[in-house]
Amino acid sequence: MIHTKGLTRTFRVKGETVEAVRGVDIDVERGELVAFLGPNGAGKSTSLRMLTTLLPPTSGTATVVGRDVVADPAGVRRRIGYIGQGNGAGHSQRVRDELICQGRSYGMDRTACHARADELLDSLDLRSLAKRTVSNLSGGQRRRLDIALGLMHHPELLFLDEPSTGMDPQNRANLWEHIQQVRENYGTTIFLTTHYLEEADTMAERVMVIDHGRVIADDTSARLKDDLAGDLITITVQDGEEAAQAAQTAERIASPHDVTVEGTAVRLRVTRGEAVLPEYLRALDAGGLKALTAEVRRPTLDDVFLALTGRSLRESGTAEQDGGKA
Ligand SMILES: Nc1ncnc2c1ncn2[C@@H]1O[C@H](COP(=O)(O)OP(=O)(O)OP(=O)(O)O)[C@@H](O)[C@H]1O
Repeated sequence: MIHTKGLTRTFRVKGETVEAVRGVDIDVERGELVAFLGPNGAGKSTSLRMLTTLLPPTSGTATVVGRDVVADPAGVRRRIGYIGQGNGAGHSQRVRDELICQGRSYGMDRTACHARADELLDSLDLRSLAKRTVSNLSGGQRRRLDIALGLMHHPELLFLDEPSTGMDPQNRANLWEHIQQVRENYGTTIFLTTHYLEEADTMAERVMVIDHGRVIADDTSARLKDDLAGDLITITVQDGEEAAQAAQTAERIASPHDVTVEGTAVRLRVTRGEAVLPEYLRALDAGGLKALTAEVRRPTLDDVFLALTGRSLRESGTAEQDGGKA
């Protein structure tokens, strides 16, 4: 569905070269739902704009639904749906008419447009809003209409740029239900960008992480977490001296990815934390150290990003899990 090789885009800004996307290789197969995740300025939108033919690459190649983005941009556009950021505000058309207009602009005949509009009104829960003026819709309703508009011409592949940014958690959950349903009903391949770690984690089956214009990780969320981050064990002890000893014990028994001491707390990253923790507690006990508290936490995608880059995605200017765009 999407195949890129060395996809690159640079910009000249005030005599300086900005390397927005640096040699990205992407392979997405039919039916996949992929989340493209990264901090502000990582290169997500630029990549998406190249894949949707809105921006020519500086170098490299990209084939989207079997068509080359440079040699056959019209062929790509006919086969994809693209839902960009933000709403085109101020539409005075009614919802159903807007859908029909969109279909007509893709060359669909009148009958096909009416049938498709009705089908999408039902599947995106817009039926009761069919006669409403677009400019009067709520943010969540408008986003569902955007998706319906993007699907009018039966695209095999749908690109969504930050589909849920700025929505409250309830509307986001609702939007996701609809995205999943689109996938089930139409088998559409979906490639979306998001800032929301939690969302990428739970909703997408595959996560591609981009940073400074390069893809730095690409796998299922579960595998990324197991392979790159590991479980986080935190114990607390009486004082700093004991914490230093407890850290040494950890290094000895658990072959952790890393051990840190902060005040009376010792943190270590390990694979299979639930098995390591009892062993660690026994080793501490044998050394005359008593843990006051102990916990194991499964890693998050932010831990993965931290392991890969030494930075937190949130500190890199990314929105909080349930907040708005930073
Ligand atoms: N038209 C442009 N002219 C100059 N620089 C640009 C242009 N578009 C993007 N950039 C730069 O390219 C880099 C990547 O930007 P891009 O918008 O692709 O990032 P992003 O990951 O989508 O970020 P965000 O999450 O903030 O939307 C940034 O440094 C940005 O400033």
